[in-house]
Amino acid sequence: MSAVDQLVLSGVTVDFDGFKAVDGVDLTMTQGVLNFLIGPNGAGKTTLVDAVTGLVDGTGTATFRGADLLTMKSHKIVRHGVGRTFQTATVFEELSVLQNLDIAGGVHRKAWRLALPRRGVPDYVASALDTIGLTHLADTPAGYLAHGQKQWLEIGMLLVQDASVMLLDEPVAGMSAEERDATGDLLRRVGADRTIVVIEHDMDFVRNYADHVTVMHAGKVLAEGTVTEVQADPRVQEVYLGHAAAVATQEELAVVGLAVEDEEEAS
Ligand SMILES: Nc1ncnc2c1ncn2[C@@H]1O[C@H](COP(=O)(O)OP(=O)(O)OP(=O)(O)O)[C@@H](O)[C@H]1O
Repeated sequence: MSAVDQLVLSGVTVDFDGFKAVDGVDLTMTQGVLNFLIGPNGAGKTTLVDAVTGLVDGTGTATFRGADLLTMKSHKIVRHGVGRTFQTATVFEELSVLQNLDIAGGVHRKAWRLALPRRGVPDYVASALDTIGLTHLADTPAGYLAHGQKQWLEIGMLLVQDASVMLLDEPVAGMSAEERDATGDLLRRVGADRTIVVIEHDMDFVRNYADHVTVMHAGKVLAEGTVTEVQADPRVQEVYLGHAAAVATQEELAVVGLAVEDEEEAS
């Protein structure tokens, strides 16, 4: 049996002209565990993922399978098995589902082979189509897909890239309840043999699917543990309470047990 993979961040810092959007983050994310990254707006969650995937410069180390991702260019990071999605789906709308997957899979093919006509659907693409539940829509232009289906296609694109680490930025934003459940089930399926990190504000989703939660605030890790553990942490409650004065929703407050509408109604 092969060893369990881990993505290990140590002292990761991103400095934008003196402003530390990410400030000395130490974090270990383990294969087979659904890791969630939460925290108020501006906490540094996306910037942390940007650093790990080579989109912004960071200091410290982010080690995966013996390599420090912070020293690598973004295309090398993809080849090293680390993939991500963005808050807004980035599929090619005019190309079919199958073509999107085929292009994403090209990351591991030599350039001259990309130009060759492909015969049939390669097994790994068929398998990804099946996993994301879009086999019946393989020839449909991605632009015609429902919102949730586009997000699943993006996850499929990471599957065909053979991403062993998947960093997903708010994958269920704007989804229906059914789509959110289907996404959670999909993440459980693909997460067993991968390292998954989900940035999420949807606290119902976090409660239902998170195995391990890291709370970020002002660029730092404020707390980590199970949902129950972080909910019980007074520092987490304080951050969300302070944030409540500005923009926190009842949903966000609920994660730390601060959705008070029931008590108010009762009194
Ligand atoms: N390129 C940049 N230059 C300067 N500041 C930036 C840059 N990108 C992000 N920031 C700032 O860094 C901080 C962290 O932003 P980030 O988007 O990482 O937070 P977040 O936790 O992902 O928030 P959200 O939940 O709203 O997506 C914010 O104050 C943001 O304004």
